[in-house]
Amino acid sequence: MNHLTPDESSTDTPPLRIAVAGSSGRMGRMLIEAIHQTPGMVLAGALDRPGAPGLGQDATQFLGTPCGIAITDDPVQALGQAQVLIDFTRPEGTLQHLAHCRALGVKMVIGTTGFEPDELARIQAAAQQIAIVMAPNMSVGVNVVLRLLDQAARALSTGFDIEIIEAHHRHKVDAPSGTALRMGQVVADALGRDLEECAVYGREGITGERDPSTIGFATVRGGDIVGDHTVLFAGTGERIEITHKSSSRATYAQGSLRACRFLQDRDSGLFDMFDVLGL
Ligand SMILES: NC(=O)C1=CN([C@@H]2O[C@H](COP(=O)(O)OP(=O)(O)OC[C@H]3O[C@@H](n4cnc5c(N)ncnc54)[C@H](OP(=O)(O)O)[C@@H]3O)[C@@H](O)[C@H]2O)C=CC1
Ligand SMILES: O=C(O)C1=N[C@H](C(=O)O)C[C@H](O)C1
Repeated sequence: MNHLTPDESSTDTPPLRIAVAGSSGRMGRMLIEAIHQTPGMVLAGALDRPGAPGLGQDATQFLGTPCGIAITDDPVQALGQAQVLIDFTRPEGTLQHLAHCRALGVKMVIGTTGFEPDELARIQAAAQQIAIVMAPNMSVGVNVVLRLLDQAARALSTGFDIEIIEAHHRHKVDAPSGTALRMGQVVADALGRDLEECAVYGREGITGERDPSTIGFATVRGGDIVGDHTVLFAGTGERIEITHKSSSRATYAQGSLRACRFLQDRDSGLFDMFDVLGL
């Protein structure tokens, strides 16, 4: 069983104590399972929002092996023993948790997407006091793709129309996905374009011919699609598609745990998965 035990001080390196926000969510459960199964890490707190159905239950009960950590809606209780909070919730929840982490000196791994610019500025400000890893996608594969996109966009800077297509499950609440937006940002930066000016989010009616300076986004929602992203470079006589498909949320959880390890040696600063993965 992977929980805080009295004899943990007898090991050479004490386990990394991690709390999880959104404990009953899709990612929350995946993260709790990953922590529970990872040597050198221990679940130190499980947070969910007031009224969440799982409050008071043992956080790993759903795995069949209770860990002695009950899911709570009290951030101070959930964070009291934690070194890092992993947060995959909603922007408003993450910002509330950020304030508690800042006050308590708890580091953060933020996977939540859908922030407004002023909300991102609040995270940046907090990172002057606590170390934070934040990325719209924690998978190794997507972060490698982001690097490939920079290269591809530079090489295909003229004569190619760029469209970003993403597909996710029916429960996703934000669009386009954080990953698609980051892909757009990488491509826009590589081409010296301002994404705010050149992004086109969906089309209908008499749109006129395509403006070659635009970057288009298309969103698909349905079923249990974990997360697919394609960047299409459409030229004359040929087209290139760079695609990433997630078939399991475990990759996001594993990336998040790598981010927790990375934070062990940092006291402040805002980092992303390029920093964590050394890309
Ligand atoms: N960076 C990455 O690699 C990835 C990022 N994500 C992002 O993570 C986030 C969560 O995704 P997912 O797990 O699928 O979502 P879920 O809806 O399954 O889980 C979200 C959890 O957060 C809770 N929550 C909702 N609102 C609040 C709030 N205001 N305060 C505190 N807790 C809240 C939910 O509680 P309740 O159910 O009661 O509403 C739930 O427990 C999304 O933004 C998604 O885009 C997802 C996968 C990978
Ligand atoms: O909500 C999801 O599920 C996902 N969200 C992230 C995003 O918005 O990019 C990452 C991944 O695609 C899954």
